[in-house]
Amino acid sequence: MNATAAALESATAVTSSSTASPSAANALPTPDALSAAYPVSRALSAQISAQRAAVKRILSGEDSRLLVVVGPCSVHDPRAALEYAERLAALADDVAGQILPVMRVYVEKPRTTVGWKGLAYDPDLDGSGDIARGLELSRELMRDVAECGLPIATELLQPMLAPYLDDLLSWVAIGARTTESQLHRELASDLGAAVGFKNATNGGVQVAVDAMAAAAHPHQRFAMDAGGRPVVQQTPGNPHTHLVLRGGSGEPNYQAAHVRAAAAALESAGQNPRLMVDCSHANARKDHRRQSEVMLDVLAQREAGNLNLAALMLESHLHEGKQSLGSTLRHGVSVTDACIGWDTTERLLKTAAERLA
Ligand SMILES: O=C[C@H](O)[C@H](O)COP(=O)(O)O
Ligand SMILES: C=C(OP(=O)(O)O)C(=O)O
Repeated sequence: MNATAAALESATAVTSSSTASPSAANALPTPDALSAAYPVSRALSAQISAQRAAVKRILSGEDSRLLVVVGPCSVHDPRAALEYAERLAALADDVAGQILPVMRVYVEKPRTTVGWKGLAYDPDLDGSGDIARGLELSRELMRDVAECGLPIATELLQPMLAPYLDDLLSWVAIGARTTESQLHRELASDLGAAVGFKNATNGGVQVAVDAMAAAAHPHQRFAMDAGGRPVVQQTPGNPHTHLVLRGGSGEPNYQAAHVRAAAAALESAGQNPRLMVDCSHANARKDHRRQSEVMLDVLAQREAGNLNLAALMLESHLHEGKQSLGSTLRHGVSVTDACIGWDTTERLLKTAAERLA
């Protein structure tokens, strides 16, 4: 038995012997066991600390580069995600003077009603819900992407999942469907990475401004420790949060007037006015081809002097568009929201770097 299998088997044995023991079929490893199976080396941990600090410097205005969170809407095929990471790592070197790219490695998907919930929940894409395997694949993939030299971004949705992955993350999203949730604000208040709170799906920005205040505060929260025990956790509070404008109710909110209004709301609440524009979702009216238009508009606003526009998000995969689960899957095409393809992504990031130079 190899070290990974042994670590995970002993973790399952611990979980199964507890009083309310789950059957072996549905036991999950503890965060400690998963980290022991997929450890982060000292060098990688130092890289991630430096990348977290770099992200925070951009968001606080100490570094005038543009932060770009870019990558697939969701990861369903780790092999395609790694191929994407290798391309992005090479491009990151080319644009490093002007842009800090952070790769979206999204393993959880919030759904409007029902649908595939991501690699961590259903790695076989067939509803079988092998979460134990999903956690393993998610941690292994994030570690591999970090080993390519890239900082990692993800949305944290299930608070219990965070301790399995949070040491690998340089930027975290709290999504439009959960920004108003106290549990997610408490989770954000415990994270070492910067956190972007998205405006609500109806376009409301104030919930995200409130979320920033709540996350900056220390909390006592229900949590699971690294050994898998339920604990009362005292969080330190996270001062490194910001707003993400993603549009709402089908209407964009990235234009200059929206950005000015959002920055004013942040300033009057005593919060960081530097923000991110998500070029996808309602800002692109759910049409991936419009992401370029949004990005070019934001670059023009920056050129006109609005340095509150510190960051962008793009949904991008190896190939353009999306496909349905159940069909024969094409390599490198999203199975959730439609994405721009790699060629467009490369062109957009190079254009942005030239314009920002
Ligand atoms: O980014 C992804 C989706 O917009 C989000 O997860 C909601 O997806 P759904 O409306 O298809 O469920
Ligand atoms: C689900 C996402 O976004 P939102 O929360 O803005 O819908 C996402 O970025 O994948």
